[in-house]
Amino acid sequence: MIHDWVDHMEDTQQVEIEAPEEVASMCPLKSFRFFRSKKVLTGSSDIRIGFLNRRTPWWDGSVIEGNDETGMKKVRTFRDGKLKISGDGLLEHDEKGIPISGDVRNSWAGVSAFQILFIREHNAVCDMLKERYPEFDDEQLYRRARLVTSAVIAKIHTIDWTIELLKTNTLLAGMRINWYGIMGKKFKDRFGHVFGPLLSGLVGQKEPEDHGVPYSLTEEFVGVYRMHSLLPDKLVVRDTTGGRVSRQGSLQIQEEVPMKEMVGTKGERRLSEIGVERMVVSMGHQACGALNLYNYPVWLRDIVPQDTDGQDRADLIDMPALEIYRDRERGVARYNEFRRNMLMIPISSWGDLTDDKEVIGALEEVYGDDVEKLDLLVGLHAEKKISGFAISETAFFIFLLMASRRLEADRFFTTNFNAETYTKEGLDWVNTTETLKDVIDRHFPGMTSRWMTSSSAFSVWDSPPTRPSLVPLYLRPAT
Ligand code: HEM
Repeated sequence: MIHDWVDHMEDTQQVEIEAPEEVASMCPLKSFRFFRSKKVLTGSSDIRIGFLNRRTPWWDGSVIEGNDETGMKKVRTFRDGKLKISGDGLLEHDEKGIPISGDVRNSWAGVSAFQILFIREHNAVCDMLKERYPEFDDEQLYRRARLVTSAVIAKIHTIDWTIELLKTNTLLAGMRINWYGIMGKKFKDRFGHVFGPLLSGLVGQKEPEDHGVPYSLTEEFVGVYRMHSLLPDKLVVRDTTGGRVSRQGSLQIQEEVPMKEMVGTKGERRLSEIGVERMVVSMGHQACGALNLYNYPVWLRDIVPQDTDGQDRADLIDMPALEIYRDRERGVARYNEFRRNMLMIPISSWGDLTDDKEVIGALEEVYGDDVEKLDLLVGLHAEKKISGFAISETAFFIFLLMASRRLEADRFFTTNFNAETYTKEGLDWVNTTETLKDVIDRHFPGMTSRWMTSSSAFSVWDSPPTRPSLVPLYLRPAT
């Protein structure tokens, strides 16, 4: 999603961060150079300085479809509306080994696997539409397939991924209400979008709603999406040749590949050895990292960043240090101020943030007893979590606000979410695709029935399915 939504433009001027002497011996890079974020005048008297995004912030599938004219042309075959994919089912690559895809910067093989899956989805939509509308030319097929695929991505993110990330009854109800409304899917399928957003959901409203502020993804949103701690240290590659189903136990481990080998062009070569099927099954069997302090991947402390065209840069960076710098540079409020801005109660001592004595000791060492200095990223990772939540409550408010805004501000999810724009069959495609599992089943038949016991493809695949509840969703306890 980050590859779909946001990447700040940079200035031409480089700056350098140097580790203070007392900690330098613990830093893989004693100093590193990088480009400042590009500042622009907003023209507003409230907030004078702003920053520009080089990806489109809309939920428009730009991660596979491209962000601009050149990028969009590069990924198209210009035949039957389809996008490029290589004969062996992987992404195509240019002569430098850089993938041909909607977004290639700072990527890794896991993102490529998802890009492959959704390129297949786009192309499958083209096949379906061509059969139904033989008179459609390449452009007509392409435009509709792009809309349908983007809507499938947005829907999966809303009603499958987010509820796995925030695994509570309240969120399950909330996210489904965002898409389908309080009356639910059956009602909406039957009667369409009637009686406003509460009853029928944000998707399909008559008009976009931007609450008087032009749509953008805010700096606060970028701040809370800094989730590099989700990344593991190694990718655990599973052996999918043995024919053992996951119900009989976890799949054998074949290899553990350090994540550094899975990024950039090296990662692309690794992916072609592993193969996309084994990659998807392996990722399915591996839990992501927790968004806690002391869990930031060490391998990100000296990584090679890339230019916008996916080429490696000469200067390595220390990601966690740079992330703190970025939030400060862009004027994102520190943790306590951020909470006040969200009308949340600020902390007055470290004990309000966490019970973990080790963490409190470390915070005191860095910030003394000045809780106002606490950086947002550190606070989000240190905060005790609500049971079932992978992210902090502070991050959650921004998450929820922007999740709704992405849908309700976009004409393709409101005014134009109709058969005239998507075609009837395109709209049916979106309406009948509910989960990532549905998309995997379409393009890798037999994969989930063989390897997945969990209910959602975003759970660890060999975990037990969610037990069905006889209690209707809205009557379940508000966990
Ligand atoms: C192997 C995987 C990943 C690599 C190599 C990677 C690398 C990077 C790099 C080099 C940057 C730019 C840093 C800068 O100049 O400020 C960045 C930005 C960012 N990344 Fe990652 N990242 C990865 C995965 C993730 C994941 C899993 C998430 C969240 C779920 C994430 C969220 C972000 C965000 C929010 C930004 C800031 C974007 C901006 O400032 O415009 N990244 N990442």
